Amino acid sequence: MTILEDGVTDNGLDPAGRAEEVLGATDVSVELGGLPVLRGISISVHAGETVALLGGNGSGKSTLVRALLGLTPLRRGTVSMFGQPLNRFRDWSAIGYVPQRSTINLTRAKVGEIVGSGRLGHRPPFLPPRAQDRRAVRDALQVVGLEDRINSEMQHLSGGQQQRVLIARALAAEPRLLVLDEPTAGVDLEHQKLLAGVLTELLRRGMAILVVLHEIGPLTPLVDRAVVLREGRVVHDGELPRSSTEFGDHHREHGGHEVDETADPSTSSGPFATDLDPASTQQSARDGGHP
Ligand SMILES: Nc1ncnc2c1ncn2[C@@H]1O[C@H](COP(=O)(O)OP(=O)(O)OP(=O)(O)O)[C@@H](O)[C@H]1O
Repeated sequence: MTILEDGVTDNGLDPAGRAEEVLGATDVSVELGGLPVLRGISISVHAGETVALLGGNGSGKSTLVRALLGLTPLRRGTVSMFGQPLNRFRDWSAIGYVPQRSTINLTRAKVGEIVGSGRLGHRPPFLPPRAQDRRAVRDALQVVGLEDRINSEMQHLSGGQQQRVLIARALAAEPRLLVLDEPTAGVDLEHQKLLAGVLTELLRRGMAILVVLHEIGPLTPLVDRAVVLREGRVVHDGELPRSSTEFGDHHREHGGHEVDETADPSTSSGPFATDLDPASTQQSARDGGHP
């Protein structure tokens, strides 16, 4: 075993045998419009791991994702990517980001151009796409079942198809960390299952995933750990809540247990542990944890 940069070994584990931390945040606070939106959030994602970010509407999930990617300034706290502070991190081609579809307006752009933009971090500047770039675009479109729409304009695709194009763009970049903000919103069950299969394979190859979800659905077996936000704070970091359809504020309205937000989240049994069906207990798709 060889120890490489940052104490990571050639098998992707640190000298203590843990998977490499690809994303880490400590005590992150963000204000928007002068109001606190994130309050002292700490979170980590390791190679080969899927972390689901859950919480009710307005709990701060998208803001946290944007803060972790350096798209929103921090009021306080630190973020590191692949062991480097965010302000020194340069290898952005290692990150794939699928924002919420509703935040993007790409109506006239063609599918092939959008997915091809995922290759920009790999291509030499000012040169046309190489054979390997075109192949990566075709492969990514095939994965999401849209290879026959490569010349279509986005505006002629359904909402679910547009979402799949954005996922293909992130896949074409062949990232080591994939950040997805509600990737299954508006995507039918068949294509959610397809996405789950793709992500499973990418995880097997050591990619890390941070995914914002409203409904867990077919992605359930992929999720190693769930981080639940409420009002900009982490109220749970651990096993996936066993109710796959209700969490966050909606759950609270229906009598779920409050979590003591001053308690250590690592010792919490989770906000949803009391009224859940034991038969649906989570099993990791990849027994044995990290590669
Ligand atoms: N630019 C902004 N200025 C002021 N407040 C904002 C801004 N953007 C978001 N907020 C507020 O920050 C809070 C968190 O928003 P955010 O979009 O991160 O939540 P979310 O958990 O992703 O919600 P959803 O599930 O509805 O997408 C909300 O109360 C929202 O109104």
